[in-house]
Amino acid sequence: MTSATSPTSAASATSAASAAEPVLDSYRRAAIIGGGVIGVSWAGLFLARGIDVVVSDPREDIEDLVRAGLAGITPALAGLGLPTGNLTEGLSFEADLATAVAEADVVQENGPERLELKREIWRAIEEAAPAHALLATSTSSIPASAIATAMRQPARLVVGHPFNPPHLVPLVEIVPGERTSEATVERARAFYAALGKKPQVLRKEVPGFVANRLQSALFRECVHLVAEGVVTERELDEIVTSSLGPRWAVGGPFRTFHLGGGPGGLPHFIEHLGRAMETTMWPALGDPTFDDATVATLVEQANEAFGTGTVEELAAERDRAQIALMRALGETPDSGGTRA
Ligand SMILES: NC(=O)C1=CN([C@@H]2O[C@H](COP(=O)(O)OP(=O)(O)OC[C@H]3O[C@@H](n4cnc5c(N)ncnc54)[C@H](O)[C@@H]3O)[C@@H](O)[C@H]2O)C=CC1
Ligand SMILES: O=C(O)[C@@H](O)C(=O)[C@H](O)[C@@H](O)CO
Repeated sequence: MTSATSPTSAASATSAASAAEPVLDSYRRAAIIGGGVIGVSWAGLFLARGIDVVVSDPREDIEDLVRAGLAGITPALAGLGLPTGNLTEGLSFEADLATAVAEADVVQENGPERLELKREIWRAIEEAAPAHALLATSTSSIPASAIATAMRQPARLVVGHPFNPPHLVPLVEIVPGERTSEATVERARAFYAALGKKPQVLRKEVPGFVANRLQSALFRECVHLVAEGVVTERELDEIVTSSLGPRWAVGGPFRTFHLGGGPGGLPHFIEHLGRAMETTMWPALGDPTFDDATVATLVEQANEAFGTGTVEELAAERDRAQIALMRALGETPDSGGTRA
């Protein structure tokens, strides 16, 4: 299925694509280490951008899993205006990590979120990857400084943390480790931007980076409110998608509260509402744990709320809505990044 694009959006897609070409010309082959949820999504985006992909993963059924996953996201890639005919022509599989990275121009690692395993994987990648290859980890929270302790050249490793699914959600948090070189950071920024992503380079390395820390803070209160019986999961999700979701899709928390302060802007907001937030709301926030009772409640309500469809069906529904929103905001590659 290919998406219908208007002449103007096709023209802007061409202009955006041509701007990306010089950068992506240096990336003919990517090694995807770990072909799970994130690895498949990165693989689909890389392939749709004309980069050959070799997937390395010890699972015996990885080829079937990855090919099925790519088939599932092909409509979303087409919906973004990306070419998907013969998408898997440049796809290959190589269980041996050293062989997989030997001719890679970029290595995107998506292995399990376990520090010792990532250290082991990166020691092996560094030994076998070409000296020019861009080396990035998708880790959700582990600082590159912690992973690179076993590397001979820690200057080469950078966090390129995507938001699930990477083929759709624009953000990539680029988080340099203490010894990551500025050249590596700039190469990563240019690479992800050329893919049509929205890279943000963090100024300081903190565990969990920024987006996940924000998401974790909000999710902790979500868990608290459901565990306390204030709302169900379905009700909480509807509250978020009919308030914070659409609001923060067009303006972040600070812009939102600056406008909430009216003519007085953020200074007025802080005096008028911020201090009350500090003295009454913040101390009242929950401190839940994933104890057995809480987990049982969360799982039971997730089954009630989301159990009717398969994960694949729910993901396809998510992708369709996400693309419609991104297109409305001028965030799709074929809109040429027209967002203000
Ligand atoms: N799932 C999510 O929402 C997001 C996850 N991430 C990060 O991406 C990374 C991957 O996460 P997921 O794709 O969700 O995990 P996943 O569990 O879906 O996939 C991990 C894959 O790594 C493979 N693997 C295990 N040992 C390996 C090895 N030695 N070499 C190569 N592959 C190996 C597994 O077979 C599996 O296919 C993690 O670091 C995670 O924190 C980042 C953003 C979002
Ligand atoms: O939410 C996302 O897609 C990412 O920010 C993640 O890293 C994962 O969801 C998970 O690790 C949240 O901590």
